[in-house]
Amino acid sequence: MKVSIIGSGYVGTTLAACLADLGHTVTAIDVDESVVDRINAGEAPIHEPGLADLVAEHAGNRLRATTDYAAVRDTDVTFIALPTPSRKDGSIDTSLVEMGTESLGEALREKDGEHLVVVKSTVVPGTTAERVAPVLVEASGKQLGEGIDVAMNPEFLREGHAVSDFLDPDKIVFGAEREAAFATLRELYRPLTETTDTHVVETGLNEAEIIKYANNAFLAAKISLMNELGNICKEYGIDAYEVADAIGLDDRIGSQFLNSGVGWGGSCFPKDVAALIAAADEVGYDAQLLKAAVAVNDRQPERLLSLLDDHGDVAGQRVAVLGLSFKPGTDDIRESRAIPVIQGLLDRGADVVGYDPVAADRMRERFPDITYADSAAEALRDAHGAVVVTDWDEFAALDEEFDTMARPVVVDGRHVVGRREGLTYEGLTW
Ligand SMILES: NC(=O)c1ccc[n+]([C@@H]2O[C@H](COP(=O)([O-])OP(=O)(O)OC[C@H]3O[C@@H](n4cnc5c(N)ncnc54)[C@H](O)[C@@H]3O)[C@@H](O)[C@H]2O)c1
Ligand SMILES: O=c1ccn([C@@H]2O[C@H](COP(=O)(O)OP(=O)(O)O[C@H]3O[C@H](CO)[C@@H](O)[C@H](O)[C@H]3O)[C@@H](O)[C@H]2O)c(=O)[nH]1
Repeated sequence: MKVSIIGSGYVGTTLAACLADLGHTVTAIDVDESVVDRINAGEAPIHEPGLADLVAEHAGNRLRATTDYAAVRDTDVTFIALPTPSRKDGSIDTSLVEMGTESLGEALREKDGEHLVVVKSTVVPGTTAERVAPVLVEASGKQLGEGIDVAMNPEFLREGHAVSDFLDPDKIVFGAEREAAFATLRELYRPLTETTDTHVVETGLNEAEIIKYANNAFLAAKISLMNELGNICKEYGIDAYEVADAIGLDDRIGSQFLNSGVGWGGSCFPKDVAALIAAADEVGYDAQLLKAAVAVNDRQPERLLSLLDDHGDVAGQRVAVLGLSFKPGTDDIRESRAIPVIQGLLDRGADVVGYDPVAADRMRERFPDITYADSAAEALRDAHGAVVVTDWDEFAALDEEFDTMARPVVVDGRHVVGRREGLTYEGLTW
């Protein structure tokens, strides 16, 4: 099929490269010329394992990029993969999605034949039907079900595993109102559904929208619950990881997402939980448990720092922050727990030195005045303490590097560093 994708960020580029890999002809549309140029040059505009290879393989062949919305006219399906950022009150800002839809609709005015518009962005219930569809109808001059239609297909990929998650998902969710839209989506995903045992869920637009939020809210709340249990364990001197291993054996609980520590960050969990709380508020429901999940998450960075405080004042002292990205495998620092951790150390007057294998440049934009080391060893040298914020594998291999610290104290927020003689080691929940 011929597919166009509006927005070439984490989701859009992954979708574009993977659909091209599945045999479709894909046009990526983005307002950022540098993103378009990179894709056309066969480079991935973001750091994501396996993505660069796919873009390099298909660019100039089944994959091309442009800033020109007119390109949608030569395609059968358009995905909208535009950002839906948080407003101050937590609710989502759909203005980029609406602007993109308007440009898309105007371009489709001159198209003959059927066209399906699929919302890939994460949006609260009612957005596709009540915001996207009316803008599309108005801008295109066409009626739903008569030449144009809308569908909702939420994305569940994790950063750092985007390509493998997309090509081998647990489930694919199609939300639509008319059979023709479902048929197009089935056809589009057929190369994937025929070769994997993924489940396909076919449902309504609102249901597809909330399934995405329910998924993320459940996972975020699961981590917060484990963090709450972990904090209690720590007070009793109990290792929460031993407890997690045991409860994870219960199939009803499951062993995944039980890693307690400094909490959840990233571009999705914080934004999506806040959006669901705000959406619930809007319809008169007070989402107490979700609010508590956020409160527990917000508390973890300060708990980490208070464990460091227990070993002495850090004012005027060099302190290493190991890991800056919100999780390993990505250079994304959005809502990274490293941000409140660095801020907390600066508030204490510490001389902060950060290290991350890939995310330092991005953190430099946020905190230009702290020091950035080229290696964990360099960050640890002469430090009067270190905190671990991201579970990069290389931190597990650290050993003699701790001997170079002025005061060898490590507070581990991710259960990754090994205990060793001569090192004062504190686990956040163990
Ligand atoms: N990042 C993830 O892991 C992830 C996973 C699932 C769902 N989502 C959701 O997918 C959506 C997109 O997220 P993302 O992380 O890919 O965003 P992103 O910020 O990485 O990328 C968005 C892209 O859209 C482009 N853009 C902005 N306005 C445009 C316009 N009017 N026309 C064309 N291009 C435009 C930007 O230049 C950018 O390249 C969000 O709703 C997000 O919540 C994200
Ligand atoms: O046991 C765990 C698992 C994760 N995390 C943290 O939780 C955050 C999110 O991790 P992860 O879910 O792996 O990353 P994302 O790329 O943000 O993916 C989530 O958000 C995406 C965007 O909506 C969804 O598509 C994915 O399904 C969903 O897992 C990170 O800060 C992790 O460090 C923990 O603290 N403990």
